[in-house]
Amino acid sequence: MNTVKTVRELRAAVARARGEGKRIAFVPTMGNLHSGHMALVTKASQRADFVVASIFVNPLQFGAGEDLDKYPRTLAADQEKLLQAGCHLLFAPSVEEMYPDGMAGQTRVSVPQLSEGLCGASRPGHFEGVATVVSKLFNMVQPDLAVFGQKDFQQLAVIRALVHDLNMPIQIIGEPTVRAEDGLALSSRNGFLSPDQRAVAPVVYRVLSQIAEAIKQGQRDYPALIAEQLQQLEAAGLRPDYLEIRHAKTLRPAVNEDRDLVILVAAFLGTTRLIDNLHLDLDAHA
Ligand SMILES: Nc1ncnc2c1ncn2[C@@H]1O[C@H](COP(=O)(O)OP(=O)(O)OP(=O)(O)O)[C@@H](O)[C@H]1O
Ligand SMILES: CC(C)(CO)[C@@H](O)C(=O)[O-]
Ligand code: BAL
Repeated sequence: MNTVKTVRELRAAVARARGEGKRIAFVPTMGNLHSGHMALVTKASQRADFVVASIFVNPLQFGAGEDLDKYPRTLAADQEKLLQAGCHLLFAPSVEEMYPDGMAGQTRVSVPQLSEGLCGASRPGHFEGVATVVSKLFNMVQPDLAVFGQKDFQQLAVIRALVHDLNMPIQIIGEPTVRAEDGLALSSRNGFLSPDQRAVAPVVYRVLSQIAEAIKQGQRDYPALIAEQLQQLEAAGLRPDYLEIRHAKTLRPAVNEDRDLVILVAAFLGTTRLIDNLHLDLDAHA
């Protein structure tokens, strides 16, 4: 596996693969790779002949006071994992390579509606930063397909809309969330948790599962369900940011008639913000 740091080298390597008639898959990440990322690379290698991954901690998607500076950067270990998972090319650019003219005057891509609410409400500008960097990366790599995790459910919806609305000929694949045995969704930010915090963190997925189970049993008083489970989070020592039941495609608040639901949560454990979600298609369980 080759690692390149410039757009010029990236384009040359991808052009060589294209010249050999290869189908190109792309997996964008922020590094500090775990088994969740590896599932994306494995899916990419099943669907394409040449897998490109990127590692870039994108300052444009972090708000003031967020964890940009302390976000874990572990390039050597990440390279080893990507190699094992069947990645062919790693693009690991610097901030200057991605934003050579600085970020203030950078053209932005914004996806209205889907970017509002949920993580968009508590992280203003976050999805504009994501949509902008993903658009740039897509234009640099020009893949046939790209793989993203369902763990970042709203991000996946934003990216699907972006590709559709801007007529990008890229197939977007969403991969199921990889979890620890106790249910906690794998995330680079889990590394910030103390052992005590890590022990209580699975409550996040338990809360989602309990809501899903109640809905499957016919419970339709969503405000009551949410209030009850918010208490569970607080009792476990978390500070909920949001816990919501939404329509899985549009992300608008769910009404009782909706069958395709997603339950989404964000909660702080100390200073670490954990997110998770559970997709519940009632017709699939009928
Ligand atoms: N547990 C997981 N299962 C499947 N995909 C995942 C998982 N965690 C992250 N991903 C996906 O990996 C890609 C890169 O995400 P990122 O590098 O931000 O990892 P992360 O572990 O989610 O880190 P963070 O702590 O920043 O949320 C995204 O498409 C994301 O949805
Ligand atoms: C898609 C992404 C790599 C864009 O910076 C990031 O938001 C992430 O890791 O999910
Ligand atoms: N995994 C989403 C990227 C972020 O939290 O900034």
